Amino acid sequence: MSALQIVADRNMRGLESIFSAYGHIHSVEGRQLSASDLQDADVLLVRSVTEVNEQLIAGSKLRFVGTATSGLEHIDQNYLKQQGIVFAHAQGSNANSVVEYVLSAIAASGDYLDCLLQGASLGIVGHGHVGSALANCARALGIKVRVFDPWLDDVEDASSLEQVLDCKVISLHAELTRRSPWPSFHLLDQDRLAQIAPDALLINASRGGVIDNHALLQQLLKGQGPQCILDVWEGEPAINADLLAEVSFGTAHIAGYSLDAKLSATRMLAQALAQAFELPAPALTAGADAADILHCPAAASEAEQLRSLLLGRYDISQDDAQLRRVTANADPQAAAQGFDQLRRDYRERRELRHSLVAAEHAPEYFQRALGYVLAPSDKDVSGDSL
Ligand SMILES: NC(=O)C1=CN([C@@H]2O[C@H](COP(=O)(O)OP(=O)(O)OC[C@H]3O[C@@H](n4cnc5c(N)ncnc54)[C@H](O)[C@@H]3O)[C@@H](O)[C@H]2O)C=CC1
Ligand SMILES: O=C(O)C(=O)[C@H](O)COP(=O)(O)O
Repeated sequence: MSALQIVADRNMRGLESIFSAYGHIHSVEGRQLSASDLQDADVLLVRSVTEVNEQLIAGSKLRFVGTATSGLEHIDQNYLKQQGIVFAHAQGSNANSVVEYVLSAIAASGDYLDCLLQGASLGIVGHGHVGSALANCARALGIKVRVFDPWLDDVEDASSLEQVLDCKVISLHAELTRRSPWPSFHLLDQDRLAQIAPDALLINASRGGVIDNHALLQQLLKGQGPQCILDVWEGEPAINADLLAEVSFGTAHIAGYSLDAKLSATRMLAQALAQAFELPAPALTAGADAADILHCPAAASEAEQLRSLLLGRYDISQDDAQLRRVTANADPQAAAQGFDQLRRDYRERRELRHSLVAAEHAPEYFQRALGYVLAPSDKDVSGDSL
């Protein structure tokens, strides 16, 4: 078979190292990708910023489309099916990255982590890859969980939306859909937002449109809470500066942006491509070195110990400060460019899961919940060498 012509978003991590074995790669800016880029393409690889529909791909000879994302609302899957184009996604690749973002965000917000560990409930909307991973991790930390996902049967801790909105911390992980009978678009509208207690913490790392951003801003401007952490915004990359000013942490849609997650997404697409074209599978480990060891000293309480572990690996205040910096005093166009630039140039953030952690004082259930590997303590190492 002759080499495949692969058109890909240039912001896909590991693109060259993982895909060059399969053909010629033409990398392009995802937001600017147009039909003229696809004239000779067999394969198209995108991220969430490229709408893949009839307008983009009609008349092309594409045989495979892959998106390195979990959210799929930018893909017209019916059209791809009609055209006989194989479609692949990367659902699950970034679930743990989002889980760690959410837990760290909670840990960085006043005493919410302490409240959860002392019996307050975590409400989760959406029980897909991210929502279920968050629920499992929270339960393993001893946190009470309530879950709302009306599309699914047999969800552990299934609750009504009202019960979830009554929780101390609420985290949104629904896909963005307008499908009846349970659309998630503007699921949190003015009325639903008003049901949330003023002292609750609301986190959105799903899609901006799951919350009516205008209604949220009006409520926050009235000083009626809740405390908010937004990773996703209506109208990205042009975000509402007034809303950013009202939230406690705001980030540039990077919850799923750990290096581990990005490489895993690229590998998942390569595996699907190899299967579709009957080519050799990609190397499963291609991509990253092991993360640096995380040193986590003993702390006064379990909550403090957990906070220090979570923030030691990922501190949301850094991403929040960068978003405020690139948008401060910027005209809307420059602010939108700044938002995209933060995403494009995102640092190599590593996950706690699978990384070596020197935290001999942390309770064992932290390790089981978060999936890190306990590094041998200095004591063990010196003992071994005797
Ligand atoms: N901020 C970020 O960096 C990231 C954002 N995402 C977003 O988070 C979403 C969830 O990710 P995954 O769990 O991997 O997707 P998924 O497709 O596995 O799960 C989505 C879940 O949402 C549920 N859902 C749909 N409508 C709902 C409604 N009205 N109320 C409650 N639940 C509803 C579905 O039944 C499904 O279980 C993605 O669709 C994507 O938009 C995902 C990864 C990273
Ligand atoms: O997987 C998703 O869905 C996401 O939102 C990811 O963070 C992907 O973001 P993009 O880099 O594709 O915009």
